[in-house]
Amino acid sequence: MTKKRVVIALGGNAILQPGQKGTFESQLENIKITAKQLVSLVERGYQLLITHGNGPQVGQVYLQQKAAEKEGIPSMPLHACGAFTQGLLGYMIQQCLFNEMKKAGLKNNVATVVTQVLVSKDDPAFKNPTKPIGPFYSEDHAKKAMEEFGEVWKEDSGRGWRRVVPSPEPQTIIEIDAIKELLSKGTIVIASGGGGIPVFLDENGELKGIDAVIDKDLAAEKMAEEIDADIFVILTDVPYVAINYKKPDQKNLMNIKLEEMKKFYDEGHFKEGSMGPKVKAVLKFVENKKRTAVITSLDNALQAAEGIFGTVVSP
Ligand SMILES: Nc1ncnc2c1ncn2[C@@H]1O[C@H](COP(=O)(O)OP(=O)(O)O)[C@@H](O)[C@H]1O
Ligand SMILES: NC(=O)OP(=O)(O)O
Repeated sequence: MTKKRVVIALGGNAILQPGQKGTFESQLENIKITAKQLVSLVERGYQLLITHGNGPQVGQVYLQQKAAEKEGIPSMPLHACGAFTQGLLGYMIQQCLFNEMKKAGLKNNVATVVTQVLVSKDDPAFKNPTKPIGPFYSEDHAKKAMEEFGEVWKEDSGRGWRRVVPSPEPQTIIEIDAIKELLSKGTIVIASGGGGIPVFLDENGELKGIDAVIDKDLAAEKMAEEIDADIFVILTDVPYVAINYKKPDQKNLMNIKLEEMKKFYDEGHFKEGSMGPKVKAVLKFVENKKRTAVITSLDNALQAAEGIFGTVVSP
C-alpha cells in the first residue's frame, strides 16, 4: 500500500514562543511535544516531509552576530544566519524524532537537507520588508532601532514590535531532486527550513546568497506540489484561522471551501507576515492540487493530517 504523503510546516513562533527567552532547552521542550505528534503520524502510516519556520531564531542568531562583532568576530550575513537555523532546528527536530521513534519501537530514518531556494533579485519584496524576525519589543525600542540603524520595524498581530526584513517569493527548491530521492527510500525528510536559504542567479549563472527570509509556508507549498502531497498541514500557535481577528466579532473558521476562504483573503482578514502567507499557501495548494490543506496548532498534528481538526480548507 502506498503511504499517504503529508507535508508539515512547523511555525518558528510555535517553537520559540512569544514571551519565552528562547534558550536551547525551551525550544527543545516545544519540539519534543511536536515530535510525539509527528511520530504518531508515522505510526498511522503517513510519510512525512517536514519543514519549519525560523523567524524568531534567525533574528536571534543575527543579534548574536551583531553582539560578537563588538568582540572583533566577523558577523555573518542574514542568509548565512538562515543556514545556521536550518542546521540547528534540523538537528533538534532530528534528535527529538530519533528519541520518540525509539520509544515507539520504530527504526530511525530521518535526515535534514540543507536547502537553497531560488528568488528573484528584482522581487518587489526587497523594497518592502514584511517578514518579522527576532524577539518582540516595545514600541519605544522599535522606534529607537528605526532611527539609529535605519531598520524597518512593525507591530506584529498585537504581540509587540519586531524587525521586518524582505521576504521574496520562493521560485525553485534547488535541492528538490535530493528530497524526492530520500522520500522514495522511505526517509522522513526535514527540508527548506526557514523557507530555505535565499539565493539568486548572478550574471554568470552562479548561485549566491541574498539577505532575506523566505516565508516557510510558501516554500512548503512549493514542496507539497513538487512531491505530490496528499495533504498539506501548517502547524502554528493558534488552533483556528479567524476572521475579524482580535475584534469583538472574531469568528474561527473550521471546515471551509476554497472559494469562501479566497473571499475572506481578498477582504484582508489575514495579516501580512503572519496569517496572510499561511492562507495564501493553503489557497494555492488546494487550488492547484484539488486536495485539502489545514492550518491549526502544533498539538493537533494528528487530527489535522486526518483533516478532522483546525481550519480545514477543501476544494
Ligand atoms: N486572522 C487570523 N487568525 C488567526 N491568527 C492570526 C490572524 N491574523 C494574525 N494572526 C496571528 O498569526 C500568528 C501565527 O503566525 P506566525 O506567528 O507567523 O506563525 P508561525 O511562526 O507559527 O509560523 C498567530 O499567533 C496570530 O497571532
Ligand atoms: N521563515 C519563516 O517563515 O519563519 P516563521 O514561520 O517563523 O515566520
